[in-house]
Amino acid sequence: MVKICCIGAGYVGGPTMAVIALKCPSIEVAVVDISNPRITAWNSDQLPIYEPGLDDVVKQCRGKNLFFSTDVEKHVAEADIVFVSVNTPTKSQGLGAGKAADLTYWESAARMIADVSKSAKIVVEKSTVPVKTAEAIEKILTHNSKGIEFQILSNPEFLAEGTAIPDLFNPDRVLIGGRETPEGLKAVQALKEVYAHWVPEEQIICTNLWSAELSKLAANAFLAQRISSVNAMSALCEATGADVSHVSHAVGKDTRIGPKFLNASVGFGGSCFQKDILNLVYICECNGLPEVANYWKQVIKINDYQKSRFVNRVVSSMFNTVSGKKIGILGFAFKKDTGDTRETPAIDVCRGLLVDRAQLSIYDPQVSQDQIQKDLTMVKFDWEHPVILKPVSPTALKQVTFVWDAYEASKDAHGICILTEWDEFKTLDFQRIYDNMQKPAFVFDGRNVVDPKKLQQIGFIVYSIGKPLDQWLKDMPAVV
Ligand SMILES: NC(=O)c1ccc[n+]([C@@H]2O[C@H](COP(=O)([O-])OP(=O)(O)OC[C@H]3O[C@@H](n4cnc5c(N)ncnc54)[C@H](O)[C@@H]3O)[C@@H](O)[C@H]2O)c1
Ligand SMILES: O=c1ccn([C@@H]2O[C@H](COP(=O)(O)OP(=O)(O)O[C@H]3O[C@H](CO)[C@@H](O)[C@H](O)[C@H]3O)[C@@H](O)[C@H]2O)c(=O)[nH]1
Repeated sequence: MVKICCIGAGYVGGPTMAVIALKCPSIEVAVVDISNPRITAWNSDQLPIYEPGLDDVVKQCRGKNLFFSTDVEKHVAEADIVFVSVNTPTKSQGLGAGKAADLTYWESAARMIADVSKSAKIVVEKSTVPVKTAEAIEKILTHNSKGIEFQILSNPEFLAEGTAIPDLFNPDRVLIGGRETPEGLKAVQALKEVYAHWVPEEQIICTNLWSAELSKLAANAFLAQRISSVNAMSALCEATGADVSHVSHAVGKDTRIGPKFLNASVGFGGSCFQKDILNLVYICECNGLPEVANYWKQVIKINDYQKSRFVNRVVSSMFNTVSGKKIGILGFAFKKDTGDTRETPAIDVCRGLLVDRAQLSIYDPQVSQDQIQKDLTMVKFDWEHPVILKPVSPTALKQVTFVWDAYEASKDAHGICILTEWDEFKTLDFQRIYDNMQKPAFVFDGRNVVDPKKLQQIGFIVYSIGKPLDQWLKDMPAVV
């Protein structure tokens, strides 16, 4: 029986391995992690991540051919194929701080693989890494290998959170990069056979290591660039009276452009886009390509601009002050159907409002109070971040309450901000919300989930990203 071990039981390692186990009953899959609480949760009824459909998949194979364990060394030693799916955050200190990928976790995993291995292994980069990381990993493995043969493959993951299970069941493509030597090609074939259990052969792309590594960074940069492009247009739409959803629709009808990923928003979040683009920027700089680096940097600058612009709209439309005013925050996760808050635009928007001394009442169906408190006060390396979006002091948390209901969050509030597109926000009883709010009552829709006309009829003053401005907002221009 082929044995797979995956180091890192996170958002990628957990779901990816669960799907491999489900689709390949003849393969034994062990997912290992140094975090005890994470592994305990994977072995319980309360999985450590919220992902639609994941419970079902895990229940079908856990204990049969899918195992979660903290015994990292044992499972690595026994495996034929070792996936490395550890976190690769942005470096916060030292050379490349604020841009380069921090490969500390990766390097320690590679050294451990070299230490405990007694048989030949295929080592698969699942984490998103800078181009040429495989070369560094190869060096660590071969210098410490005691003659054991390792083949390194790059197999970046393209799943999106919230749709991880359908994405894994039905991927647009699986990408495998390897050395173009007979041993390298054999390893590529072995991994291809795993995916071929359920992915059509023509969707499995095999290439060299560097192309696979760079394709992952390129794909995320292209996706984020689309959002920054449509968000840049949203500002122009507001200035001219155009409607960004009509513009997106018209633009997306061009088959060369396509309709997906053109939704204007308060900004993109998530653990990947900003981190991977900063990493790309750093790689360009290191390769003497400042013009290319600056081109991609602009994608992040527009994202920061979009978040600042949103905060400024809220404050300026409420007579230029939100001091002491209750504002309901609907949604904190970086997108719907996940409890993940990494780089969520809600962090920056809430921080901006707290600096202006607002009283926030936050509701998200999947994010805990604990997590939100951590996010708002966390000091992170700030990459040329606008001053208003910097971390708040722990005392500012006194201005924040956490509630388990959108109606509670908006009760007695002067305004509400919709920051995540949870489906339940589309069907709220806005008449009831309006009746319980201070007047004038404002809705700031950062995700274009509400119908502005219907809400205006109720009596709300509505701001929707990239939509023709309410007369009230036209009279209260926001400065960025
Ligand atoms: N989150 C996504 O949607 C997504 C999608 C595609 C690719 N990626 C990439 O995949 C990688 C993992 O992302 P994630 O979101 O799953 O991260 P995560 O933080 O959720 O999980 C990483 C896990 O690795 C564990 N870990 C770290 N060092 C370890 C070690 N030496 N031994 C054992 N366990 C160790 C951590 O405890 C953690 O549980 C990143 O490089 C990310 O860029 C993420
Ligand atoms: O039209 C759009 C689409 C997305 N977003 C926002 O963009 C962010 C990222 O969304 P999404 O890409 O759906 O989720 P992620 O889980 O971050 O997935 C991205 O990052 C992963 C990690 O690298 C990749 O594997 C995926 O392919 C890539 O889509 C979220 O805040 C979304 O709200 C928009 O504002 N407008």
